[in-house]
Amino acid sequence: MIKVAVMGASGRMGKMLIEAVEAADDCLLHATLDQGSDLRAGLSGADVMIDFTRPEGTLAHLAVCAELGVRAVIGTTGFDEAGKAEIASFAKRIPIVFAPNMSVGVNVVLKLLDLAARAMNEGFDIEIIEAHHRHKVDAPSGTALQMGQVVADAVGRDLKACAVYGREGVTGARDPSTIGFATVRGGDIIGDHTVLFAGIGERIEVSHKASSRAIYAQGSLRASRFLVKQAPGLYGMNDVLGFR
Ligand SMILES: NC(=O)C1=CN([C@@H]2O[C@H](COP(=O)(O)OP(=O)(O)OC[C@H]3O[C@@H](n4cnc5c(N)ncnc54)[C@H](OP(=O)(O)O)[C@@H]3O)[C@@H](O)[C@H]2O)C=CC1
Ligand SMILES: O=C(O)C1=N[C@H](C(=O)O)C[C@H](O)C1
Repeated sequence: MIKVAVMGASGRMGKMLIEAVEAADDCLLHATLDQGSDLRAGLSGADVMIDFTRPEGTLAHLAVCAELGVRAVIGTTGFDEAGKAEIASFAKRIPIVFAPNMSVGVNVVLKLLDLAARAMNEGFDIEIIEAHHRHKVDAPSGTALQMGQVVADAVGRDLKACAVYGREGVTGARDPSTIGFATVRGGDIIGDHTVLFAGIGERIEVSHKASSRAIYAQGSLRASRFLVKQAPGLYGMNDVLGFR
């Protein structure tokens, strides 16, 4: 049995994860932790921590995991570069899966995007549109940013230099080397992502739409099963799913 500690237990993903762990034959709910819980007591003896919280919380939780030798599945988004570097540094001590989207579908879409972007390197404008519920605090979503990174790598562009995060006023004509991002927030949208390749006379849209958070919880359990067999290191869902 894989002993799982769930962080952010009262959050939207926390609740979904508790349900998924309890329903899984090969997992045991070792602890559920919220803000103010005793981290050392909760994480001690766990095989895997699953964390969907906020960057500052995740980094504090990882410090305790690294101390106790607990593996970590990190679904939290919104890290800055320093936060990502800290995660990479913890991964020298414990195995970590860090992915902005744990669903199988989105990770298949990332492979499709690599193929599509290589084929549409010229003559197509690339725009990434994402929509989420009214409570989401970070933008663009971690998934949209990862899609942007995959597409930028495929066409040989530097995402930091070519990303345009929203437009307003007299923006001038579109620079063909840019990758645009547009964010929608409202209601209970779980997570929609579309990458648009807009050419002259045709356009292609590659989309993923989530209709249940269970897909993220199931992906996190797959990541946990993967992690218990790994040496320390930083892994993605492509490693978990064998897509490398
Ligand atoms: N990788 C993936 O597949 C997915 C990633 N996500 C990401 O997961 C994260 C959580 O999303 P969601 O469940 O909707 O968010 P919620 O706001 O519903 O839940 C967040 C949880 O984290 C807790 N929390 C907030 N701040 C801290 C902190 N500093 N330290 C410890 N715990 C904290 C909250 O506690 P309290 O209630 O006390 O504030 C709450 O329990 C987001 O970053 C989201 O983007 C979401 C879905 C899928
Ligand atoms: O906050 C959410 O809800 C989600 N966040 C992740 C992201 O930022 O990409 C994944 C999913 O889209 C849901």
